[in-house]
Amino acid sequence: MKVLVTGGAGYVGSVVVDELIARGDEVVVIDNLYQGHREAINPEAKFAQVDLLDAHAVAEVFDANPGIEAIMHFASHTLVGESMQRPELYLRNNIVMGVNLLEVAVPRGVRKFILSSTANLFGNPTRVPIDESQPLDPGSPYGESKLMLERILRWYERIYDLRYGALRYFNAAGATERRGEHHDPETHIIPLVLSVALGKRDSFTIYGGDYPTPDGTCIRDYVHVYDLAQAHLLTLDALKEGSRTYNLGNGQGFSNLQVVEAARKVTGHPIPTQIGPRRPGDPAVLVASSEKIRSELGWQPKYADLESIIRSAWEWHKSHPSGYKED
Ligand SMILES: NC(=O)c1ccc[n+]([C@@H]2O[C@H](COP(=O)([O-])OP(=O)(O)OC[C@H]3O[C@@H](n4cnc5c(N)ncnc54)[C@H](O)[C@@H]3O)[C@@H](O)[C@H]2O)c1
Ligand SMILES: O=c1ccn([C@@H]2O[C@H](COP(=O)(O)OP(=O)(O)O[C@H]3O[C@H](CO)[C@H](O)[C@H](O)[C@H]3O)[C@@H](O)[C@H]2O)c(=O)[nH]1
Repeated sequence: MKVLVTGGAGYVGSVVVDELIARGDEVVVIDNLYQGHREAINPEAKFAQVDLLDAHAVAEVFDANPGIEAIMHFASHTLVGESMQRPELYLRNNIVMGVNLLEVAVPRGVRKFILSSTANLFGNPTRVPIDESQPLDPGSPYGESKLMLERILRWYERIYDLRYGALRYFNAAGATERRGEHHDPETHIIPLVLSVALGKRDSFTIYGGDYPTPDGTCIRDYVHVYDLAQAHLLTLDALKEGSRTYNLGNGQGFSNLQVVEAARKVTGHPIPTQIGPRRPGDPAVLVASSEKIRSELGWQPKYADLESIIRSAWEWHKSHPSGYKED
């Protein structure tokens, strides 16, 4: 199958591109390298450095690559905290990127679409673990932009018979041998904690120690990027039977203090840590129920425990101390 992957130079997208190519699919990547890295793109993929806000340029990519059957849409502004400071980036850009893509792709015959959605759709949930039936009440403009895209996909399904998968990841983490997490600036907990162990930062600050959780710090559900990639492949194959929406996590929550503790074990470094103020937009607890994709598609995460997820990230950061940049 020929698949267009937007954001294929980014963290999750680059791993999915590798897995698609490994199983014999043909891949075209669109990325404007706003956060992604050219070095992260599998050399067997075709690459177009294009901004999805530019519909004309997106159309040119389709016209130069006839026969694209499916889209996996990773490209996005992705930060909950930033979206509380700069909502317009999210409420405009994320939505326009998705709409441009649909307006170009659907008239050219694409009928399969997978969206990277998010746990942030659930805001501050009242029940955990969170399954797909829980109320949607986004916790930030970022989450709102993803909910709007999910709803837009529903209309495209009704009107154009587009089959879509909405995959609501909880916290993507870990690395494969070839690909790891490198954002600039980095804001995610695991790479930041590991950068202290690598000697690149002196200490780590936890945002908030007064949440209603056992140790007062936020709880998240970490899911390995390799396992996310497998969920994408399974979902893509299942779209012929209809659209689907899945929550993707391991079903186990870890507090920010527990993440630091696990990283201390993996790295053998003391990782000095202090508690700072809360970060606006952060829900206290997010833990997924992924029973639906497990039972419907047989998804079985390979990395179910936090230490093995952090260990894989640690291996990558040790071998790429400056990420994708040359040292
Ligand atoms: N990382 C997580 O924990 C997590 C959790 C839930 C959902 N998600 C979603 O998964 C997707 C991938 O996340 P990630 O962590 O890999 O992010 P990332 O920032 O590493 O990758 C996103 C990619 O999109 C590209 N991009 C951004 N704006 C673009 C534009 N206008 N045109 C073309 N390309 C553009 C960036 O250059 C980058 O390579 C995102 O949609 C994100 O919202 C991520
Ligand atoms: O320096 C830091 C950075 C993060 N954290 C904490 O670590 C936890 C995880 O934060 P991340 O920034 O690593 O990830 P988020 O939970 O904010 O967000 C991730 O998961 C979300 C879904 O829940 C989104 O989809 C988003 O794209 C993705 O980045 C949060 O409690 C956050 O407050 C800190 O304490 N200190």
